[in-house]
Amino acid sequence: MSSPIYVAIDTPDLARAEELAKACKRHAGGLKLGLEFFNHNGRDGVMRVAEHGLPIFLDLKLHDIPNTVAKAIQSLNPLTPAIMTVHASGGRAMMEDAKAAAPTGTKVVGVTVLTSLDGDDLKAMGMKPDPSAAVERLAGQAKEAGLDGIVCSGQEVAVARKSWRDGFFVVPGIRPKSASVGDQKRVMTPGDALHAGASVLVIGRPVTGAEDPDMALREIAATL
Ligand SMILES: O=C(O)c1cc(=O)[nH]c(=O)n1[C@@H]1O[C@H](COP(=O)(O)O)[C@@H](O)[C@H]1O
Repeated sequence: MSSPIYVAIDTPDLARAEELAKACKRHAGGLKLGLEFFNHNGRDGVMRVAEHGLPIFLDLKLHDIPNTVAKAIQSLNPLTPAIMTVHASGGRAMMEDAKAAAPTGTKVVGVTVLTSLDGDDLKAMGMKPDPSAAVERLAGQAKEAGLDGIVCSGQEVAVARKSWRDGFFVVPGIRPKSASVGDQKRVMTPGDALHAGASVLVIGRPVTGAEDPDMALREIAATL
């Protein structure tokens, strides 16, 4: 069975991204490329990393009016990523059009509440200080819109999966026990997040910041 771990290759440096792709190739299930990489290297860069053979999660977190998001997705279709992201707070119509615009085999998932936010942050934005309730509400909208699943923290995934049994749950904010949390606020260990119902674990710095990323991946995999 392939690994549930997607390694977040967060770097603008194509050579470094390829080095990480090679290092992670045997023990990761896929690679995630986000805005930091894409803004610097564009579609050609994504294709170069994809040549290393792992499925690509292209995480651009699109958030705009439905027409703009749909056209942006169509522009990326030649890349046929395994997974793409839009912000669920862009609304149901936007999510419907995003899914309709994506290639058949691409999973489109809705980012609910960023794992870097906690209740106090939500309150400061004028929302109820309860990330779980917000995730549940946005997950319901994503499901109704026909998306494949959502992005949420490990702390919400069990509840969200209860009402979306066959949903695809992408879980970042993953930290092995000894790892530094950094800018993440809603975190969970890899084993706990998988046990709670994650389909995919997104792990960046605990792997890419290690002296030996492949060893770090294997150590994490051993805890699953
Ligand atoms: O969509 C994501 O992947 C994402 C959503 C979210 O709520 N939180 C989050 O951290 N991510 C991404 O997951 C990765 C986490 O990286 P590390 O904190 O280094 O493990 C980054 O590439 C983030 O962009």
